[in-house]
Order: sequence, then C-alpha cells, then structure tokens
Amino acid sequence: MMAESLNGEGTMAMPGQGQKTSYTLPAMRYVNIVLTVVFIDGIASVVLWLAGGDSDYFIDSVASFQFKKSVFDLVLLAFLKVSVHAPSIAYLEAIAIQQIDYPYNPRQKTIASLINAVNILISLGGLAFSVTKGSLVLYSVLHDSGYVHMHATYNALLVCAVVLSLIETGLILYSFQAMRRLKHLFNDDGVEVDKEGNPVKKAVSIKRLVSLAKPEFPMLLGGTLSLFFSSGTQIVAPLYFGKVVDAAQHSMDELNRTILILLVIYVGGSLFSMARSWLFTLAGQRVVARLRKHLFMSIMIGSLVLMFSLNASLTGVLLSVVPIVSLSAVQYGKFMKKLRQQFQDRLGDAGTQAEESLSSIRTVRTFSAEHKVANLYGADVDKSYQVGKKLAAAGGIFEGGVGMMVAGSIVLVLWYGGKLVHENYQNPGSGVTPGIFTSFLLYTLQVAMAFALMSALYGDFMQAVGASVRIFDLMDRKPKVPNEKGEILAQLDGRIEFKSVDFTYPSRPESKVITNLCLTVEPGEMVALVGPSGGGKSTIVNLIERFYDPDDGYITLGGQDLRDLDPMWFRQKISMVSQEPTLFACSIKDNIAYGRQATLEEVISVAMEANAHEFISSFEEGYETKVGERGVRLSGGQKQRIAIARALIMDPTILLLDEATSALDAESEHLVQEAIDRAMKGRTVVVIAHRLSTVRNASKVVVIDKGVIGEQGTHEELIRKGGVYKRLVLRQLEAGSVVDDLINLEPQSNECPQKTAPLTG
Ligand SMILES: Nc1ncnc2c1ncn2[C@@H]1O[C@H](COP(=O)(O)OP(=O)(O)OP(=O)(O)O)[C@@H](O)[C@H]1O
Repeated sequence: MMAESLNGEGTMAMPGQGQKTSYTLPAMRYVNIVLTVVFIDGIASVVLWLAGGDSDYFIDSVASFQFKKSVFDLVLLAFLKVSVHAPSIAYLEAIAIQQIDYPYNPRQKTIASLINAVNILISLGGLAFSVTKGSLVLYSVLHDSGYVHMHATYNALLVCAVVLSLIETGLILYSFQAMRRLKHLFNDDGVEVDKEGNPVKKAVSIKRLVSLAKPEFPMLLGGTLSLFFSSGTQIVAPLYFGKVVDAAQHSMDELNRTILILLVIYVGGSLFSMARSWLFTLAGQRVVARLRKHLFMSIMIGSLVLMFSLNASLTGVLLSVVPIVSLSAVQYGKFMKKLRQQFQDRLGDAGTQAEESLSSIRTVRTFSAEHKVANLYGADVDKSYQVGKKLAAAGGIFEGGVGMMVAGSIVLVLWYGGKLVHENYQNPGSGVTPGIFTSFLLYTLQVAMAFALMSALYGDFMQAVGASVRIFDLMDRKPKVPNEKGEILAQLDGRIEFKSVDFTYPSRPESKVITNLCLTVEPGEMVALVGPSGGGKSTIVNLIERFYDPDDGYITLGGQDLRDLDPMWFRQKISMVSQEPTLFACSIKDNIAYGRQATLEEVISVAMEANAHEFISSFEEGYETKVGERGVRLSGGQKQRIAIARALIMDPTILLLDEATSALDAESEHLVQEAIDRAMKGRTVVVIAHRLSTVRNASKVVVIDKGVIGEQGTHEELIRKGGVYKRLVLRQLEAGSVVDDLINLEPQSNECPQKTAPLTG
C-alpha cells in the first residue's frame, strides 16, 4: 500500500477504516519540487562544464585544478547533491506516510532525523562552498589585474551553483515542515480529519481573529498611521519635559523655546489621538480597539531607545523585571485561553439546557419536572460559575503580581536615579542631571504603564481567542450534504429509485439501518411503506430528501443520481407532511407561504384545498393569527391541515407523507384525510401508512422490516400471500369483522370501517 501511495498520487483508503477516510498526496508533491531543483542543478552543472570552451580547457580544469579558475569541484558538488538529496527526500516522504499509521516508531523517527541532518549539512555546506568560491572569484575579477578570467560558461556555472544552492538549502530546511504536512489526513470532502476520521478542529489564532476585521482595513490603516504619529509625540514629550527642567537652569530664552516645542508636540499629539480614536471607533471592532492598545508596543520600544540614550544603567535596572513579567504573561495567557474556552462551553451547556426545557415546557409541566430542570440548569450555571471564579482569581493574581513588580521596578529606578543625581550634585559630570532624571522618570512611568497594560491585554486577547474557539468551530463545520450546487433538470417526472442502498446513521455507526434496499416508485404512483416501528421507514423518506447520503448504492430522482442534483432545487419539488408538523412562531399566512413568496389569494386557495380555510377564517385575525411557538396555539388536526397547505403551495412533484397515528377526533381525521387524499392526486407519493384505506389504495405496499424489504405488492396480493404483511395486519387489527373484511378481500369503501390500531408500530 505504501509503495502504491508513493507511485501514484491521489487518495488512498486508510487501513481498517473503510472507504471514508483517506490520505491525499498533494498534486504538487514537495518531493517532486526538490527533485526537480536538484536535477536541474546536476544537469546544468554538467552541461555548462562540458560546454566550457574546447575539450582541453575542461580537461585542464580537472587535471590542473585551481580553486579560482576551475569549476570541476562545483560539478562534483552537484553530483553529490543529486545522489544524496534525491533518494533521501523520497525516503523521507515514505517515512512520513508510514508515520500516519504508525506514529510512535522511535526507530523511524531517528532515521528521519539523521537523514534530515545529513541533508541539511550537505546543502548548507554546498551553499557555503559555492558562496565562498563565488566571492573569491568575484574579488579576483575586481581587484586582481593579473587574474585570467574564466570561460563565460564557467562563470555561468558559478552563478548557477550559488543560486541553486540557495534554493536547495531553503527547500531542504523546509522539508521537515513539508513532511509534517503529509501526516495530516483528509477525508473525501477535503476536510482534515484525525485517525478516527473525525474532523480536526482548526486552532484559533490571534491572526485568524484579527482577520475578521479585514473589511475595515482602510479605516484601520488611517487609524494606525494616526496612532504612530500620536505615539511618536508621546515618545518625545518626556524628553522635552526634562529639557525644560535643564533649560530653566540656563536661560529664559532657552526655556521659552523648549516650552514652545513641547506645546507643539502636545497639540500635534492630541490631534493625532483624536483622529486615531475616531477612525478606530468607526471601524467598530473590539479586535481593532485591542489592536490599538497593542500598539503600545511602539511607544514602549521608542521610549526604551531614548531611555538607553539618556542612561543605560538606569534602563537596565528598569528592564530587569521584563523577563519575569513576560514569562508570567505568556503562561497566564495560555491559562486564560483554556479557562475561557471551558467557560464558554459550560455557558453553552446551560443555554442548551434552558432552551430545551423552555421549548418543551408543557412536557416539563406534565411531569411536574420544573424543579428538576431548574436544578439541571442551576448545575450547569454553577459549573460555569466555578470556571468564572478561577478566571476572576487568575486575573486578580496576575494583575496584582504585575502591578507589584512594576511598582517595585519604579521604586528601584527612583532610588538608583536619585543616587546618580546625588553623585552628580557632589561631583558634577559623574552622574545625571535633574533634567535627565525627570525625563527618565516620565519614561519609566510611560513604559511601566504600557507594559502592565500590554500584559493584561495579552491575557484578555487570549481569553478572546479561547472564547472564539466555539464560534470558529461552527464556522468551520461543513455539511456532509452540500446545500447547493448540482444539476437542475428541465423537468422532473417524479420517478424515485433506490438501487442496492446501504445506510448507517453517522451518529450510530455500529448499526446498519438500511441494507441492500432496491425500490422503485414510478411517476404518479402511491407507494405505502409499512412495517414494525424502527424498521427504517422514516429513514427511507430522509434519504429521498437527501438529508443523508447512502453509504453504498445510490438513489435516483427522475433518472438522475440524487448526489448530482442541486439539493436546493429538488427539495422545492418535494414536500413533506409529517405526523407532527413543525410550525413556526409567526402568522398562519407566513407558515403556509414558508417555502416561497405567495399572494394571499394563493394562500387562501391552498388552505381551502387543505380543508383549513374554514377554521382559519373563524379566528379573529384570520390568516394573520399567530400560531405560537411550534404552533402551540393550534390543535393537532389544525396543525396538520396547515402543514398540508404549506406543502401544496409548493405544487410538489413528489409528496412524502407520514400519516398521523395520533387519535384525532373522527371529524378532524376525516378533514385531514380528505385534504391528504386531494393532495395526493396527480403526484408521486411515498407514504408511511398507518391507515387501511391508504394501503388499500396504494399502487404498492412495501413492508420494511429491520432495514430490508420483507414483502412488496398490492394489499390484495400480500394478503393472499399470507406472509409478514398479513401477520402484521392480523396482529394489529382488533375488530374481528375488520380482519374478516381484510383477509376476505371484499371490495371496500375508501373509508376506514372503524377506528383501528395502526398498521405500524
Ligand atoms: N438520527 C438518527 N441517528 C441514529 N439512529 C437513528 C436516527 N434516526 C433513526 N435512527 C434509528 O434508525 C432505525 C430506523 O428508524 P426509523 O425512524 O427509520 O424507523 P421507522 O420505521 O420510521 O419507525 P417508526 O414507525 O417508529 O417511526 C431505528 O433503529 C432508529 O433508532
């Protein structure tokens, strides 16, 4: 298998993982790039050497080799590189691929490291050699008048050797990284997966977070420029502050001049600050605001440079705390990122719990489970609070710690600076002047503030990164079944065909739900699916809507593989009416016109067809009546009729029905059934049938049991056959007369003779 993967590019199945997970070698393999460069180097070297003048010339360059006049050594070098790099890089690729399956093979790791080391050594050595030779030749050409110039092709070979050595060294140094890339696995949809085939979560980086602010780039640029100018004024202001102190000790003129400069600096700085603040606020991104504060760095560096120029030893005293604060800031940042992620997860759990309980409040009430769900929610909130407590404590400790260290360093600078001023006072010229010390103190405050803020911001930023892990997670999710793209047919005839379909729900990979299913529904036919509960009837309907793709076999719609059709398009041609239809918390009109824009007349027309107009008109607000969350303000039968109208307004070619087993009252059931019967006319219908009248009228009854077709045929055929279907009917019908009717196969009216138990379940 490995050999196969090396010979051929493309996708390979993972051992023992079925066909789903595979590794993909990039079309432009890194190995091929390196080999191409190395071979070009080898071939070019030999050709240029051979082309170098008459044959004596190149023989002389070997026989009487001179370092600055012959290039035979470069040819040998190229030969060495071809013979070492070419096999070793291919071998490294083979090892990298093997490590996908066997990542913990220490021997392989050692071999790979050794090969890498040899490659790096040779390429770096080759680069050093060719650069040295090139420099010496160039030096001789420029400075040695007695130097006999080499043949032009030899010069070309020299240039070629330097340039290609440089490229090769870069490629070899990067090969370590490139081989690591190979160890990433991709599934058939190009999504990176781990060894179990689960999508790998992409790391959220600061870069990715900041990239969200891309559209605000022009504003950001203006803001950043203003920031630089305002930072510049902040950097130089303390310097002039100190100068003012010193100038005051000299002359009034100097004092006035320095004060004027200081004034210009402050006014300019304020104007730029204004622009910066306006532009960044306009950009309106928290990320951007953070970025602005991040650029405190520029003030810090600028200030530090000036501080060094004022007094190096004082600056050293101040900087002594930097490594400690930096290291703790990095650790703190990592810790905060992890905590914040946990915090968001716990909050998410609590939110889900609340949403679920509130949306099922009636069930909660029925079981008097208010306290239970309140406790569950409380427990989730408590968990997030526990993490929140850690967050608060860590933030407090860090800020306090940094504050202490910064204050300590300021005190230290004050003491040491004071000592230097004192020394200068006693022995002028030996320490620092009060002016310099003033400037220095201002810088110290500025740098200390910026540093403390930056450390805290780093923590905040890492928190933001942690918090956004969930968001990016959702953004990165790719549906297995794409929502758009695919063919759109001029016409859809409604023919559905399942060809040897196997299916397993991704969330329960160990149990196959559909096995080798072959089923054809001709245009205009009504096919009834019956069978025991959990047999797979709803799954078949889900597959027709392409909510999932089969693991094996295929499903066609109008003769076309469902996977080739545009889901957005074909789903408009299919309507589903389920047992318990989901309505949305808006008006009846909006619910009926959910699938497309429709006029009130169209809505009324389909509502009439669905036997819904009458009850809708009896409401005070008619079609504007709000149905409440999930339609709670309507009865079961009313909801179903609205769902039928919602399906009808799409004028679907195919109707998927899950008949209601719920005990609607006789009148409601009659109205719903009448509406359904009307809706079925002229359409291809697949119905999960629970009523006798439906199975009797069906063109074909298909018994689905444990994911396979037990039997199929018309109701009469199946009863005559006396198999699973008949047993199902016999077992489930309660009334003796009905059983007689059914198995005696007397002609029946379409009406159900009396209320019966469902045929399924
Ligand atoms: N989303 C899902 N994830 C995992 N397993 C599922 C999922 N939906 C259904 N199943 C399982 O698939 C099997 C077939 O379920 P399906 O709903 O298709 O049966 P059914 O014949 O329609 O049953 P019923 O008549 O009770 O509605 C069952 O074992 C069920 O537990």
